[in-house]
Amino acid sequence: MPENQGSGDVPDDHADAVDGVGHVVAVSGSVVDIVFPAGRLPAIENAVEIDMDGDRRLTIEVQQHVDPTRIRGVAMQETAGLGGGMIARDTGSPIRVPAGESVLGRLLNVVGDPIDHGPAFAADVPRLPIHRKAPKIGDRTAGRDMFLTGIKVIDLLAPLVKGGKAAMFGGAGVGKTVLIMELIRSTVEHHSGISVFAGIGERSREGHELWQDLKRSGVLARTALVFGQMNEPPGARWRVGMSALTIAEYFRDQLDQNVLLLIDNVFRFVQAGSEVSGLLGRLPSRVGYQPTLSTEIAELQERIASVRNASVTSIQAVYVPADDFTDPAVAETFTHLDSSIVLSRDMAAQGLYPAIDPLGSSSVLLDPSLIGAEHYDTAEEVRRLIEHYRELQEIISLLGMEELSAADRTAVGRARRLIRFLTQPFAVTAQFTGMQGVSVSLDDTLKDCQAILRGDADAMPESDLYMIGALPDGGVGDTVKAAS
Ligand SMILES: Nc1ncnc2c1ncn2[C@@H]1O[C@H](COP(=O)(O)OP(=O)(O)OP(=O)(O)O)[C@@H](O)[C@H]1O
Repeated sequence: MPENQGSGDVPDDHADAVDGVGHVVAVSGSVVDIVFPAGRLPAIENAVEIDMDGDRRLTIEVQQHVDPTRIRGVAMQETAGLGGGMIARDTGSPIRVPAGESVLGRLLNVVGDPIDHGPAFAADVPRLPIHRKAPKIGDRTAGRDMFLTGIKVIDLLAPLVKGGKAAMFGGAGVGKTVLIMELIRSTVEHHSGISVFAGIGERSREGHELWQDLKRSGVLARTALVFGQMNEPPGARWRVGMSALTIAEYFRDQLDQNVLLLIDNVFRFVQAGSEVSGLLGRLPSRVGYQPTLSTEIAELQERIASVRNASVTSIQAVYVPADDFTDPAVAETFTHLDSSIVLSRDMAAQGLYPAIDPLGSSSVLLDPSLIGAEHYDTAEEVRRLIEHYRELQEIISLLGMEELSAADRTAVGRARRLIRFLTQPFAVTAQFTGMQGVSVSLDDTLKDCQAILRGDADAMPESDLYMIGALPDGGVGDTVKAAS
């Protein structure tokens, strides 16, 4: 028993507090104050549990030591029904989530409880704390191989790195979720390892659709899903990424498995952190964000790392508030990535899906010594031509095409054909577009882009290049013949 129990430091009504057991003294929304015996406060980031009515259990993560007997924490679940005097137990560790084979095919929440109406996890399932250190710099490996997606514009201009981090950036409604779902469809099925999906702060309906989708396509048995969606309190949205990451790390570190980690949406993690910071009364810094913005993003991103025996390839969606790419949360996320895929509202408005900006998107792999001269040169030429077209667009809108030189007119025609060729029908949108999804090999993408750059498709109507897979061989051949 603590020596100072019942002393002036501990309020009389908590005189019965024992080591590791405290009492709730204040509840304000998601923020909960709990008094413990002096000198026995749970450590920062420890999980404190409170048994509620029925079998409901509330988990509070300790954020502050307010004074020697009082902690302030953030609830991972709704605090309705929580009142002063209720007993809280320090678990002696951060939130621990189940890991290993048993979580495959399952849908979990931030604290690792199943939310798929399936059975509870057995007591012998390994559990790991969600707060862990990133692998040491010396233990990390930098991937240099391409992670092919079958999506022309990505594989050509912003190739993903096997064992690297990629993100899709975009404002509201430009196609982030559609793209990440398509990537799940195209990569999870071909990926031999394990997939972990973190649903952060997005619509829960989309999450459940994904679950059904994975089940139908037979890959659910190799996938774990962890959700803290928009209807959940900020604490859950803030920590659920860590929970998913911990599961991914277990497969990487204990089972030497390659993991594909998908996160939708990483901006919601930052936003939840900002809400928590506000609830705790911390003064905001840049544009209303929490003062700890960079460290919070780094803590999550640096843990997403590949090590010698196994890789973690991550694909993230990043919401860009008000289409402002200078937003600190967005700008900070950019710095951690190997591939950045930028979605453009302008292209989405023109129906050029996937609305990936060929000039704004980039990858560390775009280096001739890594992907070879042919791929590099084709990508550069495609970019140059589209850039030139964008420069000419102003002149065209002011003076019309007639004022352009013959060479520029040809360039405009080819750029417009390339831009259309880089659209692609997706399997996940087949239901509402009525177009079958297609996957295109990198070889075909390169060959076809080179053909368009050379002018082989000059006589083809632009619309024939829109929403197709590879160029129809006969089509270009015939066109070339017709033109000659
Ligand atoms: N590749 C695509 N092909 C056809 N239509 C698309 C495509 N991508 C997006 N769309 C259209 O744009 C809409 C919005 O896409 P999506 O929900 O992916 O956007 P988002 O960026 O995730 O939006 P939010 O930020 O609101 O979640 C889709 O419902 C669809 O109509």
